[in-house]
Amino acid sequence: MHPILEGIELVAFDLDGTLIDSVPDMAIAVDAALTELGLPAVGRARVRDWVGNGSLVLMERALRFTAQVNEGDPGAPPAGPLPDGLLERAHAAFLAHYARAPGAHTRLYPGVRECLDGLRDRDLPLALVTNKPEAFISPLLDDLGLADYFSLCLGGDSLAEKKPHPAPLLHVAAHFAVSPSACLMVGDSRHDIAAGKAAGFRTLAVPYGYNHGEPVRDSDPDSVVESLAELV
Ligand SMILES: O=C(O)COP(=O)(O)O
Ligand SMILES: [Mg+2]
Repeated sequence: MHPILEGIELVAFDLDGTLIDSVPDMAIAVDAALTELGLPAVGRARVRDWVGNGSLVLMERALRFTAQVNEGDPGAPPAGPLPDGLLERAHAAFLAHYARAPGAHTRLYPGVRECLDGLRDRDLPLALVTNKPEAFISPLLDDLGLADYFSLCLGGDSLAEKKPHPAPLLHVAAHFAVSPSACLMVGDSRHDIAAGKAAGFRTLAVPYGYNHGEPVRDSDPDSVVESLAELV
């Protein structure tokens, strides 16, 4: 057992970039939404750096990027409001495209199932706290065979606040009546580590996911593992 689990009574996992490599399907949906609006596609590598604050912010980043491309000045700061209604239309288009097949090209990272099995064998309650819209959680967990592991799942729109706000993590701790100091947050991005610290959780990072192109170690998690299998 990894030393970070000492005294831990509840583990909360991030989803995108931690348990599942979901950017291939998100990028397909982003590009389909942009194309529908007559805008240029952006591709998987860029989408990878924009994931982390939920689908609305993802589409806002994509729109601001394409606006810069259209103006022919990729170095220009993303200034000013977007045209009226554009973000709402782009977001609705993204949700519709993503809903068609959110798990088609999405895969579990190595070590995830061993980790979840090992924690379940120890009778640790497991929760999922993602910034992804809640509607996509069940279809993805079903597709990937993860549906039975989590006693509570929260999406980015489940509560009034999302990560890096501590509210979703505090909600999970309260739901299971576990003190935050006996909870562990596992994630791939600075938003997970910031939320975990603000909630008083212990924090564990994985370095292989999405963190806006920055090393997640910069957020000073309590520990880092290359594979979640190391936890158990
Ligand atoms: O969808 C996102 O923006 C991020 O999702 P995550 O919180 O599961 O990493
Ligand atoms: Mg993540």
